[in-house]
Amino acid sequence: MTAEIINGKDLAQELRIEMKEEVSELIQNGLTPHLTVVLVGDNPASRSYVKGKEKAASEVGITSSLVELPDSTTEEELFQLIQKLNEDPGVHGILVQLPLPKQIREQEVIETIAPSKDVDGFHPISIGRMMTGEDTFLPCTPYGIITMLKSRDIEIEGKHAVIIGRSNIVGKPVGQLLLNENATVTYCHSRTDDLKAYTQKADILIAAIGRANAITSDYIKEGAVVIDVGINRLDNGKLTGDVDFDGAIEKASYVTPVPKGVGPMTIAMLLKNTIKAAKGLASVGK
Ligand SMILES: Nc1nc(=O)c2c([nH]1)NC[C@@H]1CN(c3ccc(C(=O)N[C@@H](CCC(=O)O)C(=O)O)cc3)C=[N+]21
Repeated sequence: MTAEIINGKDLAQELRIEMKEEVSELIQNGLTPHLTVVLVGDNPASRSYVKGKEKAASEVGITSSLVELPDSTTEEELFQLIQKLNEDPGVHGILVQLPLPKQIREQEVIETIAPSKDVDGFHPISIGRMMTGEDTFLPCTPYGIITMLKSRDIEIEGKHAVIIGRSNIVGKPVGQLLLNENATVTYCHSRTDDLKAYTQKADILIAAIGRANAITSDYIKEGAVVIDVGINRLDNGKLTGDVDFDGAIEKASYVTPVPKGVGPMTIAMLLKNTIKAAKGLASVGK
């Protein structure tokens, strides 16, 4: 079998065209969605992601601002900034770029963001609402993955989805969203004994490990849908995923590439969430 490639870059582009329409209507009604991104410290990878987010936002008519803070920022200073943004009616979405410098507790920061502005979907209130299937901000990478599957009418209901990785931002929530779509979900991780025994049974395989090309074709069931969430920078500067793409393409029915796969979809979903925040739609304050 030769897999079809789900190009996230092209799909994200299509979604941005749709969103641009919607945003221009909002603007005509006097509402310009605004995203504020907070970047603490000087991590070059973070800086490049943030640039991508600003560019995508401006493409759809969402305004954005970037608050840059030094590496030495204290937790208290960051809390105060977030509280100010929480109270600012001109700011609809707040994104604090992760990872944060080690003197700052990430979970405390996430919990300081008003749930009504939590466009990352990382606040415990957002996570709880996702678990119970309520309307809320969905975390962008898992939301992007589900959108990619739906774009190709890939059946999720009744399928066995195997997730490799259990991070709070990808592995855990993508399993929850697949469960919400009636998949049977198995979580694997670094301590899983005999990983291959699980992945070979996956109809939908989600690789979010963080190790370049770790998932070779022998991990993949014939005809499986393989979603590669890895972003690994090689010594030669090239970006590669967690999946050995050339091997996967021979065996899977669908694969997502890296780059041009899940990454651009993550940003597109951030824009969707920002529009939702501007419209005040997530069930907040109830
Ligand atoms: N609060 C927070 N929210 C995030 O959503 C968040 C974060 N922190 N910290 C870092 C990760 C990483 N992330 C990416 C988004 C897009 C691409 C992306 O578009 N990648 C391009 C390639 C870009 C390149 O060439 O460097 C692609 O895969 O084709 C990658 C990575 C969002 N993150």
